Amino acid sequence: MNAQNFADAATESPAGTPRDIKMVARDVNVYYGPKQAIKGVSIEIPTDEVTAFIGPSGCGKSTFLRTLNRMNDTVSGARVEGDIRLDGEDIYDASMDVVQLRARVGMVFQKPNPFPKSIFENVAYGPRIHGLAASRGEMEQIVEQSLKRAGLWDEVKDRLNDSGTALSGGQQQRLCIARAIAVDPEVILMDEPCSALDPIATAKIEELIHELRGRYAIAIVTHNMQQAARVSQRTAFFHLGHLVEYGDTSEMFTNPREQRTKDYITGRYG
Ligand SMILES: Nc1ncnc2c1ncn2[C@@H]1O[C@H](COP(=O)(O)OP(=O)(O)OP(=O)(O)O)[C@@H](O)[C@H]1O
Repeated sequence: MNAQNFADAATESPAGTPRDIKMVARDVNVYYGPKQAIKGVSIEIPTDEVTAFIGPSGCGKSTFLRTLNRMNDTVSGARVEGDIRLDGEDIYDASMDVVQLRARVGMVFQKPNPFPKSIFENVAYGPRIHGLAASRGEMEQIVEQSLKRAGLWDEVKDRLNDSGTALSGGQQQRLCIARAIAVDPEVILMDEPCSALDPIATAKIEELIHELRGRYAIAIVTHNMQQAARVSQRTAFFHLGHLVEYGDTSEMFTNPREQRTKDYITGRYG
């Protein structure tokens, strides 16, 4: 795809109206020591849509996702080059407060990882360290609203003091989503959020992603192409560290532009 086509594909909705863009990455390279895991990736993450990152194992999906909230800073030997902006702000600028950034760009991991604390405390922790509630009443409101948005309130409202780790896997993952929501993020990154869940819990998370769409920009890494087709409006196909193709999900699954994309979605490799 040439640069102009890339720009058109990235910034226009199917109806031809310009997309509202939340994050822009330009020419991003990521290295683990001498090994280059991401090679010159440029992409725009729209505000009101879900973007799926797909591609064979080891192609760099998770590595790239983690550049979007500087999670790679925590990996020794990892180095990121290029330009990544959130609402125009350079997230790798020395003046960027990384704790603040990770509240604005929240993350949900493959394996649900609630803190070994109560359900209430799991959700209240972030708002407390960010000073978002002036009183116990306000904190209770934030916790209730976050659990409601994460589709978990009805299941836990009578046992908010029980441990978060005692919930089922699917409930734990929704608790982690509530925890991300509680600090009022602009973007939610999800790294294979359903891979440890059974089909019913997976369906609930997918339903939830539909409900959260529009309120938060969402980027999700998934191995499951059916899931990408179900939950996303935009899909980015990665291969060997390159972004091979990026466009509307329905178009990519029915009429991929690149042979490598076609081979992947038709199951030739992966
Ligand atoms: N902490 C690390 N140290 C060194 N190399 C790493 C590290 N994390 C990932 N890599 C390498 O970077 C490349 C991209 O890995 P990444 O996990 O981003 O791929 P992925 O597409 O998300 O894979 P998967 O679908 O299997 O999770 C791989 O070759 C991987 O071995």
